[in-house]
Amino acid sequence: MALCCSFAHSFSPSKPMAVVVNHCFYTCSLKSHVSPFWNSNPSFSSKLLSLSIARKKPRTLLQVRSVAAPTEATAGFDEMVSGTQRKYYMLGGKGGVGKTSCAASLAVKFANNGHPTLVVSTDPAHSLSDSFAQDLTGGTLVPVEGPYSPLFALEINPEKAREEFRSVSQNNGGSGVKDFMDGMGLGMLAEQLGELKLGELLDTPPPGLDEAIAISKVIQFLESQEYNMFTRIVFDTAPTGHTLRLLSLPDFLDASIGKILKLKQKISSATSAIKSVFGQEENRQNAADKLEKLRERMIKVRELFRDTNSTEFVIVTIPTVMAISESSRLCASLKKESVPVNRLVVNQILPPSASDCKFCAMKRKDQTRAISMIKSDPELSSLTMIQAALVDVEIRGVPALQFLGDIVWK
Ligand SMILES: Nc1ncnc2c1ncn2[C@@H]1O[C@H](COP(=O)(O)OP(=O)(O)OP(=O)(O)O)[C@@H](O)[C@H]1O
Repeated sequence: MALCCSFAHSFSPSKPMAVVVNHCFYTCSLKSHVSPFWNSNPSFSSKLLSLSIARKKPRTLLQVRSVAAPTEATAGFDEMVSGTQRKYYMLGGKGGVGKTSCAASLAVKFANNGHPTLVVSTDPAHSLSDSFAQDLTGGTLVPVEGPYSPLFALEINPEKAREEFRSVSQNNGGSGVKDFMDGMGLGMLAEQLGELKLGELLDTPPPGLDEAIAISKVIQFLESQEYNMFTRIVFDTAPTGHTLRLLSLPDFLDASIGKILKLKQKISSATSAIKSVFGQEENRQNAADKLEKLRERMIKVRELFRDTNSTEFVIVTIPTVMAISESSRLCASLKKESVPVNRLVVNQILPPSASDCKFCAMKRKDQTRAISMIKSDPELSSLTMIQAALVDVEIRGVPALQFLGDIVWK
């Protein structure tokens, strides 16, 4: 049986294709596979082209018809977009389910609806650049071309930052570390940890350090003038495990800071030689004050992420048993951490088709079963479910993200 794959921009609707990649569908006519969309939209690429031309006119964009499966969302995009006070949306879930695509499309949609928007990736394996088809690396704000209102992207690379930090500390025997840490918004921490040879510590980084660097950036922009303009901030988070560590980080740092202070006290009272390294009692008190300030900043972030008025965590999943089981665990952890979570995006649902393709019929049945699992899941059933169709083209670039945004965020 030949394999076919639905890349609308690269071949005609009725032509099967012989490219072997994972997630390809067994032979079925593309025309019937995507029939509701395809029949009324002869060319997806021409649709993208018209979106591209119209992208400075958001009102026109909103009128474009989409291929979305019926949505069950009750509190929809109107509620997300209303108000000019700053709101944070964190999108998370299992790897590969479409977190980045959904986060980027939400950011584009906010920007097209008048909100100066920032989209931040805290996933060490960034794909924001790929999603926007634009180089967003570098750890600074990068403007995204296209949307009606300003849209900026920021990719934070905690692992790279840790590597840079390690090489700075090794090359300079510790000097320069503070400058670097200052740049990461962790200056105070560097000062206090300098004596504890952080460079060595980084050879065996404690769990949560990468997230510490990511969250320190978050603190930086919360306090900086440069970021004041943004009324919507969308986070494309790392897969589930990282996200939970990020959320519990303030507690982790709190505990770590406590341990460091205790360690200092212990050592300095044990030997006078080390006492001279750590400084006099007055200095120690100063250090304790600074660390206490850092702890307070972390508490501020923790509170912000739990503020139902400003923050929402949106779980993204796909209709498979494995993804839904993980989403259920994530939801339970978020609720335990008191992080507001109201919406569940079920992405990549096979659209209906008139074809008799057995593979698609089986897949659809499987997906329907998985969706019914959500409805009876004790954690997920209370969330507003947003169903988003699997589209027949890779979501890359602002016009494609606008297209996806109109499917998902209604
Ligand atoms: N609704 C959809 N229809 C078709 N393709 C989609 C859809 N949503 C996402 N994709 C595609 O699926 C792939 C993975 O999406 P994406 O990178 O957004 O997932 P992710 O959850 O952020 O992945 P990772 O965990 O690796 O960061 C991409 O190629 C994207 O274009």
